Order: sequence, then C-alpha cells, then structure tokens
Amino acid sequence: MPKIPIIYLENINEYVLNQGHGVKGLADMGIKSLPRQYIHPQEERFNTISDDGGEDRSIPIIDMSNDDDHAMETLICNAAEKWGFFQLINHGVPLKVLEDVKAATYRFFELSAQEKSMYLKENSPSSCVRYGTSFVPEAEMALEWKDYPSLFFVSDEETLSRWPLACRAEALEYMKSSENVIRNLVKILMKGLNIHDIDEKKESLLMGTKRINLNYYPKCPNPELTVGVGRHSDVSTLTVLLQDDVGGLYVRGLDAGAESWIHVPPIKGALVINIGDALQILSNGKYKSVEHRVTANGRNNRVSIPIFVNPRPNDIIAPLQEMMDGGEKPKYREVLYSDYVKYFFKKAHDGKATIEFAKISN
Ligand SMILES: COc1cc(/C=C/C(=O)SCCNC(=O)CCNC(=O)[C@H](O)C(C)(C)COP(=O)(O)OP(=O)(O)OC[C@H]2O[C@@H](n3cnc4c(N)ncnc43)[C@H](O)[C@@H]2OP(=O)(O)O)ccc1O
Ligand SMILES: O=C(O)CCC(=O)C(=O)O
Ligand SMILES: [Fe+2]
Repeated sequence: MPKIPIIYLENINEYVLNQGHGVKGLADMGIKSLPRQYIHPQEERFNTISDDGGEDRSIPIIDMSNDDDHAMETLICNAAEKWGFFQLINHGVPLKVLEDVKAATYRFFELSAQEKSMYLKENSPSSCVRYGTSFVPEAEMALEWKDYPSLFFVSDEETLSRWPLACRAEALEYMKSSENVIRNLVKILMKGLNIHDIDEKKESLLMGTKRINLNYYPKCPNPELTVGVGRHSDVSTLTVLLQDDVGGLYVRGLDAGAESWIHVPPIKGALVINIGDALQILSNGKYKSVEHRVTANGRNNRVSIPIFVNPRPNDIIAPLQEMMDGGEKPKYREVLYSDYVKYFFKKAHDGKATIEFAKISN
C-alpha cells in the first residue's frame, strides 16, 4: 500500500504552487477526488454529448511533401482563414526529435518538487525559465489541471547555462529542427496576404522570439469536473504544437456550428499549427486565432509541447501596411507587444477576450 502524505486540502496552494509539487504531486499522492480549488463552473466543463461536433468534422491535415507547392500553399492559407488550426504531416522534423522532447518532458517532471521548485518565478536563476502550474493561479476562480516549465529562447549560451538540464538539449533540438517549417509557414502565410518580400524587420516582427512550454497533464481523479487548459487563444504569431497519443485538445468550430468543439486527433509524427492573436492582428483579421481548450483525462497522463513563435517584446503590432493599401480599414490599433502579453498574463483564461485589448471599436 503506497504511503499517502496527509495534507490539509486548504493548504493546497502552499503544496502545489509554493512548494513546487504541482498537480502532479496531488496525482502521485493517489487522491481519489478532485480538490474543490479545481472544480470549474458547469458551463466551462466538458460535456462530450453537446460539445463534440462529431467525428466527421476535422481540422485540415496537410501533407508538406505534396509535390504541388501551389496546392499545398493554398491549403495552408485557407486553413489559416477558415479554421485557424491545421495538422502538418511530412514536415521534415525527424520523429526522433519529437519522441526525445516528449521523453525529456517526462524526465523534467520526474525531478523532485525541491528540484523543480528551483525554477519557480521567485527562485529561477533566469527570467527566461519559469516553472508553473495552472495559468495565472492568483487570478483564477478555479485552477487548471496542468503543470509546465516555460522556456524562453534568448541565445544558445543562455539556454545551455540556464534551461533545466533534464530537458535542455531535447527542447533546444526540437526548437532548432522546427526552424525550417516555421520559416516556410511564415513565408506561405505572407504570400497569402500578397506579401512576397520578408525583410529583416518583418521577419523579426513575425518570428523574432520563441518560447517553448513543456505541458504535463497528470491523470485526474474527476476529469469531468475540471479542465486541463481553459478556453483561450494564443497570443503568439503562430504556435507549433506536438501532442502525444492521448488526445484531449479541442478547437472551436468557426463554421455554422460555432458553438461546437472539434477534437484534434493525435497523429503520430504530426505537428498541430495554430494562428495566434499577433497574426490575427497583423493580417487585419484575415487569419484567425481560434479558441481552444484541453480536457483533463481520467486514465492517462498527457504531455504536449507548444513552441510559441512571437514578435519581440518591443515590437509594435498593428495591421500590416500592405493590408491597408487596398483601402481596407484597420480593425486593430497599434499595441506594444509586451503590453499585449502582459495583459494576457494578468487574467484567467477567458476565451477570445484578450484581442479586445487591441480592437478598434466602431
Ligand atoms: C495556455 O496556457 C499557457 C500559455 C502560456 C503562453 C502562451 C503564449 O502564447 S506565450 C507567448 C508569449 N510571448 C512571449 O513570450 C513573447 C516575448 N516575451 C515578452 O513579451 C515578455 O517577455 C513578457 C512575456 C511580456 C514578459 O515581460 P517582462 O517585461 O519580462 O515582465 P514579467 O514581469 O516577467 O512578466 C509580466 C507578467 O506576465 C507574467 N508572465 C510572464 N511570462 C509568463 C509565463 N511564461 N507564464 C506565465 N506568466 C508569465 C508574469 O507573471 C508577470 O505578471 P506579474 O503579475 O508577475 O507582474 C503560458 C502558460 C500557460 O499556462
Ligand atoms: O495541450 C494542448 O494540446 C494545447 C496546449 C495549449 O493550448 C497551450 O499551451 O497554449
Ligand atoms: Fe494554446
């Protein structure tokens, strides 16, 4: 019989957040029911009967080895406009790199709470490395069933000296191996806006910084009462997401059934791509940053690894001049990107509300 440490549930914040045990600590303890701090209101819980639009609806799956470049580019731009999400297969990132970064995620989470707590915001040796749980615990009415280290890429030197040893090499390799596909996607998406020349300034605006999160969703005692990640859109330009074979990511349908949620089925070796708020703003709303969420799972642990491709903190984001040249009116005002991200990080997940920060009201 495993020894179960007794903690007073009122002290969960201390145990999970401050001591660095995370929700994994609760799951490892073998708790049989969900602490009240994780119970979400009925309307945010996942109801498989009414929420899943059915197995016949799927986000596009795009084969990057398609010989017909024009057809492939059209599929990508259409997916960015109509779905905001798509899966890429044959993208050129080796399967081994993907498997290695998933294994490294597990390795990080096998560290003791004391070792992981070295990377909590208060203790971290670098502002580029932050280990956390939920999203913004101090602003949330109900916590999310997820732990993660978030690693901001500044330089090889910073990475090699500051990122946690348990996952550093694999996370960096995944980021570097994805560089080609990211660059290619950015080029294709700009072509779809009739922008054919990506100079240094534009490249920096579109993909000047990268952040990688190693998300860990432990097996949950009452998955029906909580969420892995609540409804949100990413604040990135675009996000490249690796998920394992467990499943649980759902995307808001933009078509007639806007109330419906579409499951993103795991495909071995595939990368899930989604448009973030920054690109919705830069494209003046042509490309869509779509709401998504993740369920908790009662049977399995799950990992997912997003690379957030972003502008630089000091960049001003606003609809690109090329979007306005035909007389289109800007739908978004000029915003300092770090202000936008700080606004995102100040509140709990709230669907598509962040973009209101930049919207021009008519
Ligand atoms: C879905 O669940 C998530 C998602 C995420 C991340 C999602 C993304 O889309 S990440 C893309 C974010 N963009 C960038 O990283 C771009 C470049 N970086 C910046 O613009 C800046 O570094 C900054 C992120 C704005 C931080 O600015 P800085 O001037 O250094 O100020 P800080 O004091 O460090 O932070 C401001 C404020 O934000 C909070 N915060 C910062 N980074 C994170 C983080 N990685 N995770 C959580 N919260 C963060 C920070 O706590 C500050 O708030 P205070 O109240 O302490 O002032 C991530 C996690 C998920 O669960
Ligand atoms: O775990 C997933 O599948 C998605 C996670 C996510 O949406 C995020 O980290 O922004
Ligand atoms: Fe996300």
